[in-house]
Amino acid sequence: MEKAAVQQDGLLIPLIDFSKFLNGTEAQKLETAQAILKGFQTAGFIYLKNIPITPETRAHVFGTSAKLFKLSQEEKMACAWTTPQANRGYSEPGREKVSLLTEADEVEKVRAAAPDIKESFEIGRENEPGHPNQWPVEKGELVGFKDTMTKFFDDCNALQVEVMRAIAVGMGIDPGYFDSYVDVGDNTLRLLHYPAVDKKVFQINPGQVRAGEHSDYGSITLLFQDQRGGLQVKSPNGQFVDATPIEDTCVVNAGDLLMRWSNDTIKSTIHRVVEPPQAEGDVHPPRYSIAYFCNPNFKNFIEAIPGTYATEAEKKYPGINSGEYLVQRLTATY
Ligand SMILES: O=C(O)CCC(=O)C(=O)O
Ligand SMILES: [Fe+2]
Repeated sequence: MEKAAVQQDGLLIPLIDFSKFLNGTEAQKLETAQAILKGFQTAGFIYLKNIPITPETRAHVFGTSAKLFKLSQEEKMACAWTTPQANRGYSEPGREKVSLLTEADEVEKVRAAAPDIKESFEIGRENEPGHPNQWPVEKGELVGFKDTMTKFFDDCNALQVEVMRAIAVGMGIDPGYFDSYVDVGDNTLRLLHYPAVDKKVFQINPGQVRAGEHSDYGSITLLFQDQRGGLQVKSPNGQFVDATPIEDTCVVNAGDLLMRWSNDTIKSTIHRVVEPPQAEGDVHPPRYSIAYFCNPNFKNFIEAIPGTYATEAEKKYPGINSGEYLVQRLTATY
């Protein structure tokens, strides 16, 4: 069987070779699909290796993301995030650069607010009526940005369709059961930048994190992290456990709507990003990650998946429209 990517405090996150689902024998396909489903049912998280997104593509997309975040604040704010319905554009860090952190009242503000130290840029499906993407002006280093990101969006979309097929195979239902629920691509590509930050910030406020604890909202999230570390997943015993980066793997986690859809047989597990301990220097270096949040088609009605309940009375939730569910959740956070 596969190795564990993470095994600590009752949390076992499997490391799964996805090429065996895509290109393996029937027996390998089934075994891989079952391992994927089991990972979602127990940890809520899996790591996939040998996915169709190449290391070269991944490096190129990370490089392009870094170029975006190097733009001036003014240029980034020209693409500002607007509404939960659109869910596209740039979100600025919760506070000013920490190099300004000299005045006592500034320090006090940090202590009081402890905002996440991160900035992000969200990209949705192209051609969604009424919700254009907030593309930055393509000049200098940013030439090709839209092309790179829309291609990556489509690559991730193709991958998530396959992961949903694996879940269906694991459940023993029609392998294409989810296809008509996930074919529109109502997903969000989120570029994340956790800027370099003075160590003092973390000393002043021991509760300071990079991204506060949360669960994701949708069906599944594909998460690409760099080698910095900091992602932590809550174990069944309530401890946060490091989900250490493994090169060229993609972390995949189930979201709240998939948990609901699966009648709570799949887990949407709480996670966060902290600053990993570091001995050298006064400054924590930056971290980059890319999350691809997948949702069932916004127009679809989501009711318990066949096989996740024996009788009507065992259905834990009423059906809900996917798009309405997501907008409700986003409205509560922004
Ligand atoms: O940056 C990361 O590694 C995780 C980000 C995350 O969990 C999120 O944006 O939902
Ligand atoms: Fe998340």
